Amino acid sequence: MRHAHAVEQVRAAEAALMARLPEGTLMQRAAAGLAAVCVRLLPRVYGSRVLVLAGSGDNGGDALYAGARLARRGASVRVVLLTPERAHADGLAELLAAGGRVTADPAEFERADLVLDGIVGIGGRGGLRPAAAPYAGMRRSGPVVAVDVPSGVDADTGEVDGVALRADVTVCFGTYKPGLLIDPGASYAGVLHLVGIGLELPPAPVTALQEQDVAGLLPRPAAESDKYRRGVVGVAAGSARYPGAAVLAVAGALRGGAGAVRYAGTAAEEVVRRFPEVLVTEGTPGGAGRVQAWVVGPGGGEGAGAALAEALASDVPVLVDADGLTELARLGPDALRDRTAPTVLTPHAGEAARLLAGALGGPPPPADAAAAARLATARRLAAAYRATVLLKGSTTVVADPGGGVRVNATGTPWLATAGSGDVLSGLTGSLLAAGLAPLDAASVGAYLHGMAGRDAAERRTPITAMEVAEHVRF
Ligand SMILES: NC(=O)C1=CN([C@@H]2O[C@H](COP(=O)(O)OP(=O)(O)OC[C@H]3O[C@@H](n4cnc5c(N)ncnc54)[C@H](OP(=O)(O)O)[C@@H]3O)[C@@H](O)[C@H]2O)[C@@H](O)CC1
Ligand SMILES: Nc1ncnc2c1ncn2[C@@H]1O[C@H](COP(=O)(O)OP(=O)(O)O)[C@@H](O)[C@H]1O
Ligand SMILES: [K+]
Repeated sequence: MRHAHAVEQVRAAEAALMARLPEGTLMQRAAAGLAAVCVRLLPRVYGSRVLVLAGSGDNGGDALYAGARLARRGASVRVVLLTPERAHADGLAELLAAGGRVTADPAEFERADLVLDGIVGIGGRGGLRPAAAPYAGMRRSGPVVAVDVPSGVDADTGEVDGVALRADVTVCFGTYKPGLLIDPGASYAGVLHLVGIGLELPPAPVTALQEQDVAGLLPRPAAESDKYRRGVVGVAAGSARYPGAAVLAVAGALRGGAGAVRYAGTAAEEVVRRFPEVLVTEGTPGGAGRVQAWVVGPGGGEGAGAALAEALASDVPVLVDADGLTELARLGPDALRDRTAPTVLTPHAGEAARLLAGALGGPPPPADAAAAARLATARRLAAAYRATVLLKGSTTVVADPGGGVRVNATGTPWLATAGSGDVLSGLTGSLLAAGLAPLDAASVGAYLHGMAGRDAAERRTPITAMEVAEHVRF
């Protein structure tokens, strides 16, 4: 599991640790870890050109001390001081003593074999300031290493106000920061290296499942399993206009580990022709028989409202997607008030904007704004609807009404293809039916879906939604 802590938590842990250690210890630990990563990135340190971009805070201090370490190993180190009159004095003195030189020549950015971005870290506020902003637009071929956070990325949210430096590698200290795991910030961070500095941290508010975490959560049949004990997932999707959405949601549901899939809706014939193993009825969820979770809404068209109402009236977990979300946005959070079992909502940014408007009144905010502030959007929706919210996109953010957040980055932009969301909702519903808790089902679903997209894209691009379903594997 990757754990990401809020800046406030990092500051508190830092203060507690610093009180017990000689001054400067933490910064030296950070600088040593940072320099070690740079050494691995350079073909050879001796004779290489390194440019340090140093802001006026401790982030600049880390970069200056790391620069000094590289200079002592024979690198030619230049430093641009973004605020010369307020540079980190001790760090600068150490770099100069090691042979580093101050420069004001922006052309060094391109010339250097490696650039260290120490402009601003967790102390950043607002967009990059004018002295720093031009570096965000400059291109170079060698690596840019961000110190703790790419400058310009909000460490807590991943939001970028204006421009940010694009890093190939980010070396972060003590813990991951949410902004390194969530787009747009994550896309500026490159490969992440975590350097331990001894912080004692509380439970992380934001986590990201890794392969072994997912393996531990996947529902696998045991010796005593039968199809009912493995869970039955109900899919109420598709319509005369969009029968394909039913087929795709069922394809996802068949791959999520439930023992059986029931389908209820007007596309019953199409579904059973493609998947003879599915139990189908042309009716609505209310008359479809017992299931352990419902998936409602993909391609639901005009029928989505009735299917949604019947599924929500059940006492099992319900996943609402697509046309079901449009209907829910119209009804607002009151529609979920009497539910006794969990509800999972899987909006893309546009649907999220409509759901927000449904909860808070007023016109929907632009979908772009909902995507740019994805952590805040997912959290607000989870709180307003008291549901687990899986916000789709380049990083998927899953927010629980209890406050927990999981992020997932296993996807590929090739997943932005019609119908791939239908596969995800079927897959995640199947995990719910198999007994996973909503936060686990949604984050494991996003993980598997993303991996399936990548695997499919490795074989052939572009990929289709059905290929995504076919590539899901435990
Ligand atoms: N916490 C830990 O455990 C450890 C933390 N460590 C390190 O300390 C870093 C945090 O250092 P920090 O607190 O000094 O803040 P930092 O990120 O340097 O920024 C403040 C400076 O930036 C400026 N500035 C602000 N916004 C800006 C903008 N948009 N664009 C441009 N400039 C902007 C701001 O200026 P001011 O507002 O004062 O005018 C101020 O001078 C952390 O990321 C890690 O690297 C490690 O050494 C070891 C353990
Ligand atoms: N740029 C991207 N990078 C990674 N995954 C993406 C990207 N864009 C979309 N996706 C994923 O593709 C799927 C698209 O779902 P959705 O928007 O509901 O499509 P549809 O409604 O056509 O099925 C989601 O799982 C989403 O997270
Ligand atoms: K930085």
